[in-house]
Amino acid sequence: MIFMVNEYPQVMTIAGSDSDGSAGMQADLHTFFTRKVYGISVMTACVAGNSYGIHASVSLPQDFINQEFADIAEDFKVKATKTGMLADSALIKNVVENYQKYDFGPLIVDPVIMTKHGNMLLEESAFETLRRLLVPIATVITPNFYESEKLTGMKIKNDDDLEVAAHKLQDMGAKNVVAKGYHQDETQKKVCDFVLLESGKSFWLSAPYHHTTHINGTGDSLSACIAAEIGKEKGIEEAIRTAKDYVNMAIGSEISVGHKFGPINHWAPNN
Ligand SMILES: Nc1ncnc2c1ncn2[C@@H]1O[C@H](COP(=O)(O)OP(=O)(O)OP(=O)(O)O)[C@@H](O)[C@H]1O
Ligand SMILES: Cc1ncc(COP(=O)(O)O)c(N)n1
Repeated sequence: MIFMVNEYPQVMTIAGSDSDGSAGMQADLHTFFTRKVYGISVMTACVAGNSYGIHASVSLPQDFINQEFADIAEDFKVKATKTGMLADSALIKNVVENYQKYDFGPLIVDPVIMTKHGNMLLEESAFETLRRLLVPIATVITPNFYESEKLTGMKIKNDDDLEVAAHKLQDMGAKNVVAKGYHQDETQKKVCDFVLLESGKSFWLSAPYHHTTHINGTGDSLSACIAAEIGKEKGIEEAIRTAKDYVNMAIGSEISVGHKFGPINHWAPNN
């Protein structure tokens, strides 16, 4: 009998756990699994919640996080890494130090500040640390509308402003920017994200607006999918386009989980 050894790229998420499984590290790992990469995780914080909202959160001790990084570096070959919830300034500094100490591949930064239901996942005092330490080392940064405003200090009122914000983020050091567009207006027909690549090339990614309450973890899954594709050695532009299609298909197909705001369907893009 011939025993087959399968190779899957190893991709890492540095993020918070969300107990309801719809967002945070769980959404990243669902995405890694369905994109056929092996998911490795550095857990930074734990959030207790369900489809009604978040009810408590704790950060993990720095020494424990250091040990997670050391154990992963000792044993694995990480091809790409993404960040999610980093909770506070000390944690951002710790993550940046560890990322720079080891070889964990290109870095996709999802600059998580607040959930789409209004819960803060990053202390306000840490915004400056995010700007100063994490944005400059991002291979790709994927801010949502609100995060683009907070990181650039701009008030974004229209598409032109979003383009200016993306250029500002690139000036701050992020190589490639996916500035996600506004999607809180029930009457809108499309959701459009602006992409600015390291080469200077830019374009809009547009998809139909889905009227659904199952949109938890959209941003986590988009950035995780970009990391997965880069881990498979796809080019940055292809990785971003694949991720947008992946998330769009996952939002467009509901699964019955929870009673209020549910997860996207990570299986849908593979059907
Ligand atoms: N209702 C929707 N219909 C279609 N596309 C959507 C919808 N909501 C979000 N998206 C898309 O999902 C992707 C993730 O964007 P989003 O702005 O939701 O990220 P986020 O706010 O960071 O997410 P998270 O809440 O997980 O942190 C984007 O490409 C966005 O256009
Ligand atoms: C640990 C963690 N990280 C990120 C999110 C973003 O979630 P949402 O999709 O609800 O905005 C979350 N709810 N929990």
